[in-house]
Amino acid sequence: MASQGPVNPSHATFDLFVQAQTCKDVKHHFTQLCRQLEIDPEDFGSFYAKLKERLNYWKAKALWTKLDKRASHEDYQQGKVCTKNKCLVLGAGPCGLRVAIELSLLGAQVVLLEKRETFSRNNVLHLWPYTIYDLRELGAKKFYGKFCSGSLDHISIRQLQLILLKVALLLGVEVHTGVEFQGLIEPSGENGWMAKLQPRSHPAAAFQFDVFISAGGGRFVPDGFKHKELRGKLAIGITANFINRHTAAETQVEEISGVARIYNQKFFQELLNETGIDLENIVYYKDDTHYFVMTAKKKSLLKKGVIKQDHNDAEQLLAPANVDYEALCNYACDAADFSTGGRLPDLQFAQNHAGQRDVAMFDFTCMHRAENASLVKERRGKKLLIGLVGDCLVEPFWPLGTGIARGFLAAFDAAWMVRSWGNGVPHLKVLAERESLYQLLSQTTPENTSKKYAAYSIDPRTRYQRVNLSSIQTHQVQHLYDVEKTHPSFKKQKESSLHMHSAGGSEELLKWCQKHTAGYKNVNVKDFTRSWRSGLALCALIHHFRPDLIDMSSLDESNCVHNNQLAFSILEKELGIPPVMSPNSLANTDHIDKLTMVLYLTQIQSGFALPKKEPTGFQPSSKSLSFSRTQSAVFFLSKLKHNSLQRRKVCPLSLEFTTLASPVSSELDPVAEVAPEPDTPALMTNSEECYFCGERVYLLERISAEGKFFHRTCFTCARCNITLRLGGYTFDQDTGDSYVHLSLNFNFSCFVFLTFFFLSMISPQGNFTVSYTLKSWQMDTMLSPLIHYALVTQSSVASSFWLTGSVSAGLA
Ligand SMILES: NC(=O)C1=CN([C@@H]2O[C@H](COP(=O)(O)OP(=O)(O)OC[C@H]3O[C@@H](n4cnc5c(N)ncnc54)[C@H](OP(=O)(O)O)[C@@H]3O)[C@@H](O)[C@H]2O)C=CC1
Repeated sequence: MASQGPVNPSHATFDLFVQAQTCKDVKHHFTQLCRQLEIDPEDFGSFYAKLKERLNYWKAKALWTKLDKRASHEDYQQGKVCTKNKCLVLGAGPCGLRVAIELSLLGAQVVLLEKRETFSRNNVLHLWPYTIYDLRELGAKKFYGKFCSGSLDHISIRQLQLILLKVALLLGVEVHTGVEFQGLIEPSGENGWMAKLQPRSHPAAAFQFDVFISAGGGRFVPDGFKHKELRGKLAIGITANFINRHTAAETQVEEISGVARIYNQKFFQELLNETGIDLENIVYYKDDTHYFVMTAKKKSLLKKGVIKQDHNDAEQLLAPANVDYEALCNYACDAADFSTGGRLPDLQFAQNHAGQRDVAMFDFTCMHRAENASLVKERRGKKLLIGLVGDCLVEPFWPLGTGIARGFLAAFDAAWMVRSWGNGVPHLKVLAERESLYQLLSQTTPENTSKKYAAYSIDPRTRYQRVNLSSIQTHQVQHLYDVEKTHPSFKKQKESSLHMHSAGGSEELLKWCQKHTAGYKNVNVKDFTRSWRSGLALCALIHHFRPDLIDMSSLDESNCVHNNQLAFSILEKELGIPPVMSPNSLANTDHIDKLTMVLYLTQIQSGFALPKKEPTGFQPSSKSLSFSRTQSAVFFLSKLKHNSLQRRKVCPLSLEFTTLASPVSSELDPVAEVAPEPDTPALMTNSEECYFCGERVYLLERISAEGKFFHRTCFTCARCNITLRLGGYTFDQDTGDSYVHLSLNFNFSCFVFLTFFFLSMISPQGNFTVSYTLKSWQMDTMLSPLIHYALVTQSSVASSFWLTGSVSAGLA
């Protein structure tokens, strides 16, 4: 019987478009389809509607139903939020395409640039459940029938790009491949922001935009952004792709969703014994290819001749000239063969974009993340909102499979930012919200994000379980607003930062206080100390800005403690600014600390400087309209935390501690995970209560350690009760997280260290293990030097005793 293909040419073209397996074919069939249906793809505003109307084909209808459902979400306000916005997206990786889709659903004109002509990445990405749901709802199954069938939770980058490219095109995104973005061109004459492109004559070079989203991948840092390095223990990743012929034998081979040394020592020992290959972990996924990713140990790579010369510097170590490509292919092939029990009959490498065997070795020792996720530039009165997404924002550690899930979360967050921009939210507020969300990103796991996948949208509150859109305040993102020096707002910005940081600033602050308390009875602000004692000046400030909150006529100048208490409570409740001292101290202390008052008043000034009302269309929850209770604590603590992490960066040992102390949810070896993100705020629970006595602790009298606040006097050793010094304590997990002091154990620590040192001298290959049964607090205290030493020589030993909590003994 003759096949019953579609008779309508546009239907046939649509089928070809849906099935196309290369970027070139997708674009070709799309152009063809537009021609046949006589729709201009550049007519982005009505493109999708016209397509639906003119392509009356049952196969297409199922797809329209899905896309219509997504487009009807209230966040997009019927595609009208961003109709005035023009967005340039850089990079057609999964994250660039995903954000482009969202921006077009918001009604913006979206132009996407990609320097590659082809989608050639075989590597397979792990998908969190929400990403699977998200992609299904975009019609992934229609484009790729095998998408996450059964229990599969992964997809090759190439297939993912193809799916997203098709959706993006259907929604009116203008996609240009083979064009390189070389920088921004500032507005001049009548022109707004434009891009410098290669080739220069490319039509997209004429595109003027007010939003620029960079999804340019790992090491691409757009002008104005800074990347931080996260340096961990040396971790060498190897990826390899083998041809999948989809035979019955291949189908039966089980995937390895992640096996790590710590969970299956036997497997890795056998691998080492039989092949000389020494790995920390390995993953095997089946997709278009047989994909393997593994973390290999340097020693075995040297032994097997993959790395020619040893170097301490990871860059030198993995430089192409120092890698034997043939040996690398054999190494990857043997590891793949062993881990699949030799059941993949003919392991033949797939080809990469350069036509070579698809095997690669990477350095995960140092990964990058951007210091901030957003910026606003303003030149000649024209503002440009810039956002980062994907690897460009945070480089993931691939074997942990967080990349695409966090990549999509950031894409949604970026779209939410553009939505606020389109809604006319003031630029500093847009930036502050984006940076508040960015703080959450690196902590996200499938467990701590919402399980209501159907409710996921670009609104962060549908995805993150605990979200505070104003954890970063506008005055904290002033530096992310880059305006030309002659512009009046630059002067204002400068003044305000001077005001914040210089001695002259306190004069400005004083003037501000005087101005806004002038005329109030019994209030005469002359300084930052005595003038505030009665509490009336504080109450007057509040009354000036929010007369509804305080009744000045009911206050009595002599009732200082009451007045202070009232002002403190209102400021805390309404602006989220916790008091810096007790009402009694302010009323009765002989010497009021000037700096503390400057700090407190600066926060009050910033709090009142924020707009009271949200522009139309922007409807954050009532929670996000006011400051969070712990906002100021966040500010302080994140600084403390940041400083301590800066120190960790210098000391790889501490970095290792942090990593191992907080196990990741992945099945993979936590030793390979990077350190917690430097800007991650510490847990803020009860930050205003003393951890030990439960009483309120004010800024002046408090100290903090391990993310907890307490009175100086309460910080005593749980064993001998002596007062502890910061840096001279350790944490005793066994006795309910109490603190104990360090010095008791110093001698024993030296003893352990020397034993280890001695054993390593007589067995330089490290074929020994050492046994002391230690409590975890003792390990914290005593084994630091030992671990430091072991990390340099014996990484696996170090990692295993952290995880088991004891070390076993003797020479092997
Ligand atoms: N090989 C692998 O396995 C890789 C996996 N990933 C994974 O993909 C996911 C998301 O990646 P994503 O953030 O979208 O980044 P991607 O690296 O997938 O995509 C970025 C794209 O932008 C292109 N690009 C970079 N600079 C420019 C420029 N100046 N002009 C035009 N195009 C440019 C890149 O080309 P080019 O690459 O040629 O620079 C690349 O095609 C993550 O999960 C990540 O882990 C990402 C990268 C590699």
